[in-house]
Amino acid sequence: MFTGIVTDLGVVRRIVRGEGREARFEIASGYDTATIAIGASIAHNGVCLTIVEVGPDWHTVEASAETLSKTTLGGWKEGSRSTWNGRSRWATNWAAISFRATWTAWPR
Ligand SMILES: Cc1nc2c(=O)[nH]c(=O)nc-2n(C[C@H](O)[C@H](O)[C@H](O)CO)c1C
Repeated sequence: MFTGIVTDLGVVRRIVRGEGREARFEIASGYDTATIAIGASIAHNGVCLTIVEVGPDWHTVEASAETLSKTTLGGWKEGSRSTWNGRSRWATNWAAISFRATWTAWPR
Protein backbone atom coordinates (compact mmCIF):
# COMPACT_ATOMS: atom_id res chain seq x y z
CA MET A 1 0.00 0.00 0.00
CA PHE A 2 1.29 3.44 -0.87
CA THR A 3 2.24 5.31 2.29
CA GLY A 4 2.81 8.73 0.77
CA ILE A 5 5.75 10.90 -0.15
CA VAL A 6 4.68 14.09 1.58
CA THR A 7 7.32 14.84 4.18
CA ASP A 8 6.73 18.20 5.75
CA LEU A 9 4.30 20.99 6.28
CA GLY A 10 5.15 24.61 5.78
CA VAL A 11 4.04 28.15 6.09
CA VAL A 12 4.21 30.75 3.36
CA ARG A 13 6.18 33.36 5.25
CA ARG A 14 6.81 35.96 2.59
CA ILE A 15 5.68 36.68 -0.95
CA VAL A 16 7.53 39.01 -3.31
CA ARG A 17 5.81 39.86 -6.55
CA GLY A 18 7.33 41.48 -9.62
CA GLU A 19 11.06 42.14 -9.87
CA GLY A 20 11.28 40.01 -13.01
CA ARG A 21 9.28 37.14 -11.62
CA GLU A 22 5.58 36.54 -11.05
CA ALA A 23 5.92 35.51 -7.43
CA ARG A 24 8.68 34.41 -5.10
CA PHE A 25 7.57 32.46 -2.07
CA GLU A 26 9.61 32.10 1.10
CA ILE A 27 8.44 29.03 2.91
CA ALA A 28 9.30 28.11 6.47
CA SER A 29 9.39 24.48 7.48
CA GLY A 30 11.01 22.17 9.97
CA TYR A 31 12.95 20.25 7.37
CA ASP A 32 16.75 20.24 7.43
CA THR A 33 17.39 22.66 4.61
CA ALA A 34 21.10 21.82 4.56
CA THR A 35 20.12 18.75 2.59
CA ILE A 36 18.24 20.70 -0.09
CA ALA A 37 20.23 21.51 -3.21
CA ILE A 38 19.70 24.75 -5.09
CA GLY A 39 17.95 23.73 -8.30
CA ALA A 40 16.21 20.76 -6.73
CA SER A 41 12.68 20.20 -7.93
CA ILE A 42 10.29 19.92 -5.02
CA ALA A 43 6.53 19.52 -5.15
CA HIS A 44 4.48 22.08 -3.26
CA ASN A 45 0.82 21.18 -3.04
CA GLY A 46 1.64 18.80 -5.84
CA VAL A 47 3.25 21.49 -8.00
CA CYS A 48 6.91 20.97 -8.81
CA LEU A 49 8.96 24.10 -8.18
CA THR A 50 12.69 24.74 -8.39
CA ILE A 51 14.51 25.69 -5.20
CA VAL A 52 16.27 29.03 -5.68
CA GLU A 53 17.49 29.78 -2.16
CA VAL A 54 17.68 28.10 1.23
CA GLY A 55 18.14 29.32 4.79
CA PRO A 56 18.23 27.66 8.20
CA ASP A 57 14.50 26.98 8.35
CA TRP A 58 13.20 28.25 5.03
CA HIS A 59 13.52 27.97 1.31
CA THR A 60 12.34 30.04 -1.62
CA VAL A 61 10.74 29.13 -4.92
CA GLU A 62 9.43 31.17 -7.83
CA ALA A 63 6.14 30.62 -9.59
CA SER A 64 5.36 31.62 -13.15
CA ALA A 65 2.11 33.26 -14.24
CA GLU A 66 0.99 29.92 -15.64
CA THR A 67 1.64 28.16 -12.36
CA LEU A 68 -0.21 30.84 -10.42
CA SER A 69 -3.20 30.69 -12.74
CA LYS A 70 -3.45 26.94 -13.05
CA THR A 71 -2.67 25.71 -9.53
CA THR A 72 -3.63 26.46 -5.95
CA LEU A 73 -0.42 28.47 -5.55
CA GLY A 74 -2.24 31.49 -6.95
CA GLY A 75 -4.26 31.57 -3.75
CA TRP A 76 -1.30 31.54 -1.37
CA LYS A 77 -1.12 34.56 0.86
CA GLU A 78 1.73 35.91 2.91
CA GLY A 79 1.26 34.91 6.51
CA SER A 80 -1.21 32.20 5.65
CA ARG A 81 -1.05 28.96 7.51
CA SER A 82 -1.74 25.71 5.81
CA THR A 83 -4.37 23.34 7.00
CA TRP A 84 -4.39 19.84 5.74
CA ASN A 85 -5.73 16.39 6.12
CA GLY A 86 -3.15 13.97 7.24
CA ARG A 87 0.55 14.15 7.88
CA SER A 88 3.27 15.41 5.63
CA ARG A 89 6.94 14.62 5.48
CA TRP A 90 9.82 15.13 3.13
CA ALA A 91 10.67 12.36 0.74
CA THR A 92 13.60 13.10 -1.53
CA ASN A 93 15.26 16.13 -2.98
CA TRP A 94 13.37 15.76 -6.19
CA ALA A 95 9.87 15.44 -4.85
CA ALA A 96 10.08 16.59 -1.34
CA ILE A 97 7.72 19.00 0.21
CA SER A 98 4.09 18.89 -0.52
CA PHE A 99 1.50 21.05 1.09
CA ARG A 100 -1.64 19.16 0.43
CA ALA A 101 -3.93 21.53 2.14
CA THR A 102 -6.19 24.30 1.24
CA TRP A 103 -4.38 27.42 2.30
CA THR A 104 -6.48 29.60 4.52
CA ALA A 105 -5.72 33.00 6.00
CA TRP A 106 -5.68 32.85 9.75
CA PRO A 107 -6.09 35.95 11.86
CA ARG A 108 -2.71 37.12 13.10
C1 LIG B 1 10.74 22.02 -12.04
C2 LIG B 1 9.72 23.10 -12.20
N1 LIG B 1 10.01 24.28 -11.63
C3 LIG B 1 9.10 25.30 -11.71
C4 LIG B 1 9.35 26.56 -11.11
O1 LIG B 1 10.38 26.83 -10.47
N2 LIG B 1 8.37 27.50 -11.21
C5 LIG B 1 7.20 27.31 -11.89
O2 LIG B 1 6.37 28.21 -11.95
N3 LIG B 1 6.95 26.11 -12.47
C6 LIG B 1 7.85 25.11 -12.40
N4 LIG B 1 7.59 23.90 -12.98
C7 LIG B 1 6.29 23.69 -13.65
C8 LIG B 1 5.15 23.55 -12.63
O3 LIG B 1 5.40 22.41 -11.80
C9 LIG B 1 3.73 23.33 -13.26
O4 LIG B 1 3.67 22.06 -13.80
C10 LIG B 1 3.34 24.25 -14.35
O5 LIG B 1 3.76 25.55 -14.15
C11 LIG B 1 1.83 24.23 -14.50
O6 LIG B 1 1.45 24.79 -15.68
C12 LIG B 1 8.51 22.89 -12.87
C13 LIG B 1 8.21 21.55 -13.49
